[in-house]
Amino acid sequence: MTKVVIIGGGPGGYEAALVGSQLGGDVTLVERDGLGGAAVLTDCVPSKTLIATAEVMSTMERAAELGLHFPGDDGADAIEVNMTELNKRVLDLAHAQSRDIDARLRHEGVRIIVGGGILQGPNRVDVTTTEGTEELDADIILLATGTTPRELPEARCDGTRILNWKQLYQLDAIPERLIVVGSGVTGAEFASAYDALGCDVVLVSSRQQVLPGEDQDAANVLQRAFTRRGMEVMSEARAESARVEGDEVVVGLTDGREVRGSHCLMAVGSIPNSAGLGMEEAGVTLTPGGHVLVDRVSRTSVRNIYAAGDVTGVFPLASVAAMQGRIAMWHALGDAVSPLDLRKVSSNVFTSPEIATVGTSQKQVDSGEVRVASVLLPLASNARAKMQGFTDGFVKLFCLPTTGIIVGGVVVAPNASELIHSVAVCVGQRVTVDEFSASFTVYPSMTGSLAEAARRLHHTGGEFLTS
Ligand SMILES: Cc1cc2nc3c(=O)[nH]c(=O)nc-3n(C[C@H](O)[C@H](O)[C@H](O)COP(=O)(O)OP(=O)(O)OC[C@H]3O[C@@H](n4cnc5c(N)ncnc54)[C@H](O)[C@@H]3O)c2cc1C
Ligand SMILES: NC(=O)c1ccc[n+]([C@@H]2O[C@H](COP(=O)([O-])OP(=O)(O)OC[C@H]3O[C@@H](n4cnc5c(N)ncnc54)[C@H](O)[C@@H]3O)[C@@H](O)[C@H]2O)c1
Repeated sequence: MTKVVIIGGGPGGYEAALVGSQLGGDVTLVERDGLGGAAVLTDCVPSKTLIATAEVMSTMERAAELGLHFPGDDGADAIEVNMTELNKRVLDLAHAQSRDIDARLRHEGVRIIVGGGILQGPNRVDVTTTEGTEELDADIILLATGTTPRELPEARCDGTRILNWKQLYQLDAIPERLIVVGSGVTGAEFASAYDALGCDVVLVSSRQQVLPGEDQDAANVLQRAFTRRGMEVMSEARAESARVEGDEVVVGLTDGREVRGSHCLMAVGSIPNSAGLGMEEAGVTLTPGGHVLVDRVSRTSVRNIYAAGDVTGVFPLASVAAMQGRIAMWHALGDAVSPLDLRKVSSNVFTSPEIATVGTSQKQVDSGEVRVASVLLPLASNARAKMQGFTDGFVKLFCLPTTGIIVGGVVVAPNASELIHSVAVCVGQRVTVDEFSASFTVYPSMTGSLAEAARRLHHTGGEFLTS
C-alpha cells in the first residue's frame, strides 16, 4: 500500500485524504488545531456564519420601505444584537463542522494524528504530539499548511482591541467604532458585516478604491453602497501603526494622520506557513514570498512531495485548495487527472451586495490579454430586484468575439454566489450566448437579467452587438 502523509487538515488536506483513501492509499493526516483547518475553524466558515446574521439585519433595515414597521417605530434600531450569543453560534457551528469532517475521515479509514508535522527529508515526517515525537515513513507527502494573518511591525494584535480576523469572535459586545485596516476581500466582508450589525465602521483602504483585486465596476458599486450606508471609507490611507490609549485604539497612517476607534481589525493579508517545517531542507522550492512552488498537478520541486491550498499562493480559496489536494492524490496514486484550470474558478465576496465572478476578468480584458465582446446590465430595471427593494448591482458577461462562447461573468446582487453558477457552467462547458439565452428563466427573477445580457450579445453572423 502506498503510504501517504498529509500535513494540514484544511480543505487542501482533508479533501486529499478522502481521495487518497478512496484510491487505496494508507493515509495519515497530521493536524495541530482541528479538522477543517483555518477554513472551518477561524476563517471561511465563521465569517460566513457571522455574515448570515448580518444579512438578516440588512433586510430588517429595509423593512419600512417594504411596508413593515416595528412596535414603537424604531425600525431596525429596535433590534438588539447579542454578540455573545452570536459569536457562540458562530463558534459552535464551526466546531460542529470540524467534528463532522473528523468523523467522515475516520470512517473512510484515514488515520488522524493531532500534532505538528515537520519534514525530515522527502520520505519522512516527524510529528510532535502531547505524548512525544512520532516518526512517519511516507511514499507520498502532501503539504497543506495554509497561512497566518500578516501583522504590521508597529501594529501587533493584542486580541482585545487590536484584533486579527481569528480573534474577532471573542468580542462580547459590538465595538462602538471599528477601524478595519485593509480593504481586500477580508476587510471588505467584515466592514460590511459589522456595519450591518449596527457598528460604526471606518475602513482604511490603502488604494483608491476598495477591493483592488476585484472587478472595478463591482468595487465601485460596493464602495458607493458602503458610503451611502454611512461607513467612512478612507481611500489611499496606509496604516503603519496601531496602539491602545485607554479605551481607544489609535491607528497611525503613513501620511501622519491618526484614526481613532474603540477596536481595530487588521486585515492586511496573510503569510504562508512554510518556514521552519523542513521544506527547503527537503529540497522543496519556495517562491520569494515563501509560497511552495507547484505545477498544475500540485507537484513541488521534489518528485514525491505535493502541495495544495493557500501555502501555494495559487488562488487562496477553499474550493481551489480542495481541488489542488484532490488533483495531487489523483496524480500521485495514478488515477485519471486534469491539471488545475483557474479559468473556471468562481468566487464570491460576501458583502452587501455580494460580488461573484467567474472566468475572464475585466483586468485581463483591459490589459489586452483576452479579446472579448462584453455587456454590463444594471439590475435597477429588473422587476424582481425592484420588488425586493434592491437597486444596486449589475450582471456582466464576456464572450469570445468570433464564436460567442461565454468565457466569464460578474454578478453584483444579493445571492450573487448562487446566481454565478449558471455562468460558471457556461464557462466550463463552452456554452455560447445564443445557447444560454435560449434557455427559459423564471419570471420575475434576477437570472432573467443574465439571459437578457446574453441576448444583448447575440451573434449576428460576423459582429457581436455590445452595449
Ligand atoms: C476571513 C476569511 C474568509 C474566507 N472566506 C472564504 C470563503 O467564503 N470562500 C472560500 O472559498 N475561501 C475563503 N477564504 C479562504 C480560505 O479560508 C482558504 O483558501 C482555505 O482555508 C485554504 O485551505 P488550506 O487547506 O490551504 O489551509 P487552511 O484552511 O489554512 O488549513 C491549514 C491547516 O494546516 C494546519 N497546519 C499548519 N502547519 C501545520 C503543521 N506543521 N502541522 C500540522 N498542522 C499544520 C493549520 O493548523 C491549519 O489547520 C477565506 C479566508 C479568510 C481569511
Ligand atoms: N469570500 C471569500 O472567498 C474570501 C474571503 C476572504 C478572503 N478570501 C481569500 O483570501 C485572499 C486574501 O484576502 P485578504 O483580504 O485577507 O488579503 P489581501 O492581501 O487580498 O488584502 C489585503 C489588503 O490590505 C491592504 N493593505 C496592506 N497593508 C496595508 C496597510 N498598511 N494599510 C492599509 N491597507 C493595507 C492591501 O493593499 C490589500 O488590499 C483573497 O484573495 C481571497 O482569495 C476569500
